[in-house]
Parts: sequence; structure tokens; C-alpha cells
Amino acid sequence: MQIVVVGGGSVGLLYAARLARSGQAVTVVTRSSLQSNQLMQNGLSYQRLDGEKSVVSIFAQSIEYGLPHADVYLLSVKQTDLPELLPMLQKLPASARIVALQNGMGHQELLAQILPERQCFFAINTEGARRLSATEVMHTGSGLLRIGPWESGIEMDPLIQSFVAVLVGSGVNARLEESIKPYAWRKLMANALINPLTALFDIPNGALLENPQTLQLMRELYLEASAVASVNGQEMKESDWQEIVNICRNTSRNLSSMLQDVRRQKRTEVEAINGYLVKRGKAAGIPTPMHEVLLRLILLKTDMGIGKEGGDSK
Ligand SMILES: NC(=O)C1=CN([C@@H]2O[C@H](COP(=O)(O)OP(=O)(O)OC[C@H]3O[C@@H](n4cnc5c(N)ncnc54)[C@H](OP(=O)(O)O)[C@@H]3O)[C@@H](O)[C@H]2O)C=CC1
Ligand SMILES: CC(C)(CO)C(=O)C(=O)O
Repeated sequence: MQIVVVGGGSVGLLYAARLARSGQAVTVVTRSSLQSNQLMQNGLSYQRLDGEKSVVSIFAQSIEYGLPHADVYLLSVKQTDLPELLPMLQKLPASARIVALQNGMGHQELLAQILPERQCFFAINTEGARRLSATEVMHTGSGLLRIGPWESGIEMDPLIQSFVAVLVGSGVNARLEESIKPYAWRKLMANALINPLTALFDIPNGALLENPQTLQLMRELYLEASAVASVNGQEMKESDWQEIVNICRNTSRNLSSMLQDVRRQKRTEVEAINGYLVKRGKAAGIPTPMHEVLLRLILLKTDMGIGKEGGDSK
């Protein structure tokens, strides 16, 4: 099976490394030719959860040459970068399958505008990853990669079934689901609690659980978001709150993707996460003042360049 990972960031490099390490035909499509050249020359350095390091040979090319032929395209760019890929995705042959693994919401609607439902699949990832440089990635938290169609009722696709089997064979904790939508809502809730707080306070995920104040903030944000989820047909249970706490615990060393963005002074996904909850809340007449404040604080923090660090060597 030919696999293309679009986006050589934290998550893209994590899965590319694991697939390539087990001998799969995988190509990383990067934004810059500098990164693709470095990957081709130096290989991809991958640090496992247990600390073991290895360098994996990998194919890479820059997006300026378009998308190479593949059976499955794993889209691991941010929500904010998806729109610019749409013209290329629209030209893919009908046999190709897309798996979009963005956090937040909005990607499903975008892809549905350009591709038939039978070509589009979605992934919800609770694994933690951190790109250390253009050619180095570290696995920072254990989790699960759920893959499936957005809604149930779609006949299972053999190519996607094989893709999940290939991931599992590569040691990835991957699972095929009948419908991703309920998981996407639950992941949205988790990201709406974890990401902006870790980005604001510049702390790893696990630190949120160490202070009763942050835990209380998370709980109140959860209750606000649950009301929005409920009017959208997603009833949250106490176990869903527990699951968010578990994600925090299992990725305790991880710097959330939003904190990584703030540090690198990149646009964050806050509009697709807390912003989405605020928008859906407004449409249903449900107040979401805490999510609205977080949304504005993160936008401000990025605008003002607060939290910037040296960044990686990309
Ligand atoms: N990091 C984590 O632990 C987790 C992240 N996620 C989600 O996974 C998704 C990816 O996140 P993450 O890996 O952290 O993000 P990163 O920003 O680390 O990686 C995204 C990569 O996509 C590249 N890119 C952007 N546009 C293009 C393009 N047009 N063509 C080719 N490459 C492009 C970026 O290049 P450049 O750097 O040059 O901009 C960057 O390398 C997000 O939706 C995130 O929320 C989910 C779970 C955990
Ligand atoms: C799972 C989690 C919270 C890991 O940090 C994540 O999705 C992110 O950072 O965006």
C-alpha cells in the first residue's frame, strides 16, 4: 500500500516514522523543500515513548511538486492550513482515500464540498507528539488513533480497513470505527479544555491536573461545552469527563499542539476548537462566556507574540 503523509509536523512525522520503520511505503509531503531535502538526506530521527531512538530512512517531497500517487493520504496539517490543499485534493483519482486527522471542527464540511463521501475518512488522535526539528520527532504520550467515516451507515471501505491493519502492524494503537462524529465531538471537548489552558499558562498537559484551580476551570469549561454538545445531539456522560482527565494524564509530558503553535508564533486552531463551540452555542442560544474569553485570550496571545520561544530549526 502506498501511503502519503501530508504535513511534516509533530503528528505527521510521528506516524510516518512508525510506518516507515516497519517497512511500509510512505512518503512525507512537506511545505518546504528544505525540510524534504533534509529528510531525504538525514532520515527521520524518531524517539519512542520508552526513550529508544532510531533513524528511519524516508521518502519526502515538497508540496510545490504536488501530491505524489498514493492509495491513502493522511492529512496531518492544521485546520488552518487545510484550505490551501483543497485544489490538489480535488484532483485526486476516485480510487484514492483521504484520512483527515485535524483537531477541532470544520474540516469535514470543507472536504465534503470537494470530494464524495466514500473518499473521505477521518481520524481522531489522542497520541502526543512533538517535532523537535525538521527531521526529529518524539512520541510524548500514549493514546489511540480512531479511523472511520464521519457518519455511520457507510459501507466499510476495504482500503481503509487495510490501512488500519497496516497501522496496527506498525505498532500503532489504531482502531476502525463505524462513525467518527461522536469521537470528534468528544475530542473537541478535550481540546477545548486542555489546549487553551496549557497554551495560556505555558505548561505541559499533566500540569493541569496538579492544581485544583486549573482542574476546577476545566470542569466549568466542560459543563459549558456539554450544553452545546447536547443541543447538537451529543449527550455527554460523566465517563466523557473522566476520559478528558485520562487524556491529560496519558499525555502528561506533552506540550499541546496549541502551546507548540503559540511558542512558534504560528496561528493556532483555537477558532476551530473553542471558536466552534462559541459559534454553535450562539446559534442555539446557549451562553459560552468561558470559552469566549479563552478564544479571545489565545487570539490576543498570538497577536501580541507572547510566549514565543526560539522555535525549532525548521
Ligand atoms: N501535536 C500533537 O500532540 C497532536 C496534534 N493533533 C492535531 O493534529 C493536526 C496536526 O498537528 P501537529 O502535527 O501538531 O501540527 P504541526 O504544525 O506540527 O504540523 C503541521 C505540518 O503541516 C505542514 N503544512 C502546512 N501546510 C502544508 C501544505 N500546504 N503542504 C504540506 N505541508 C503543510 C506544516 O508546515 P510548516 O511547519 O512549514 O508550517 C507543519 O509541518 C492538528 O489538527 C492538531 O491539532 C492531534 C493530537 C495530538
Ligand atoms: C491529545 C492532545 C491533547 C495532546 O496534547 C492533543 O490533541 C493536542 O495537543 O492537540
